[in-house]
Amino acid sequence: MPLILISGYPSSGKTYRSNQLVEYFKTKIEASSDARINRLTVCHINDQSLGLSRDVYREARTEKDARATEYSAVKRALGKDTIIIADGLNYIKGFRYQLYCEAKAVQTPNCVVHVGTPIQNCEEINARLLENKEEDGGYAKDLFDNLVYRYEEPNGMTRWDSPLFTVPYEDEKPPLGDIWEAMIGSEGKVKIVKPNQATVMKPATESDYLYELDKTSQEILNVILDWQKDHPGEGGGELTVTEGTIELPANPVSLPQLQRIRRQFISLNRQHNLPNSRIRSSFIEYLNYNLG
Ligand SMILES: Nc1ncnc2c1ncn2[C@@H]1O[C@H](COP(=O)(O)OP(=O)(O)OP(=O)(O)O)[C@@H](O)[C@H]1O
Repeated sequence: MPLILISGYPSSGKTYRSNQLVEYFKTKIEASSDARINRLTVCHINDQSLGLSRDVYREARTEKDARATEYSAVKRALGKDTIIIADGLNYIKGFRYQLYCEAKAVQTPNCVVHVGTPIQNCEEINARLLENKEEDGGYAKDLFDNLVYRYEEPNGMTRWDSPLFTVPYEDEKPPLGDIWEAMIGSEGKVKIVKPNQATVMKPATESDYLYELDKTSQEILNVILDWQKDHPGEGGGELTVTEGTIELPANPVSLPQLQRIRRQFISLNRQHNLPNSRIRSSFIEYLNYNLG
């Protein structure tokens, strides 16, 4: 059921904001007289609840395992009567995209809450947490800097990061009412539906879907490659194709780079039947985001 993905720098207050959301959502559920809302519970998932230490972010392998653990926990909860608050760094746009696909696959609303604490405040909080051994928190300085460097800020213009709610550090609370409205709906207009056979999208087993995914993305790659061949030395620009505009960067994009983006797109979408009419525009959107 609804997925609220929290994202922010290390020590930015993600758990602090998540707790405010949990409290508000629990109160709203209890106060509701609508049976569809009453049966909901709130599921707060974070590294601590999953038994993951902050040091997992030191190495690619341990971080990958940690992400897989979070992914499975969210996926399991998506099938239940829960409002999921996925409280983590969630700093890789590809990872947010994957979770967005999972939410779409069960036709449940999703949003991203960006804890917009400026780096300087995060540094101060982090240093305080490291000093104060009583509080369980804080990253070693080199790890903190590295995670800030790698952070891919959510972009509300993309499907997978929208709707996007950004919470400034000085705000007392996140926009709780707006988030509730986006996830659950307003009185008398409840959005949530229980996933069932009618609403869960079928896994894409049809070979023609995979064929379409493969063919359409390859066609778009060919258009880019042909354009680059015909315009050697020309900087980037906007390349208009059927159903969209590709924004090419100033330097030519290499075939391996394009193929890598294409492979990622296919692997992210193979389990989820995008309507065939959406494949082209979705791939263009994905390309622009990755080339931008
Ligand atoms: N906006 C805020 N107002 C007051 N205190 C805050 C705010 N944001 C964070 N804090 C405080 O900063 C500390 C760290 O916050 P928190 O644990 O929520 O960070 P986090 O982003 O979840 O950290 P991690 O990256 O380790 O998961 C806590 O003591 C919390 O109370």
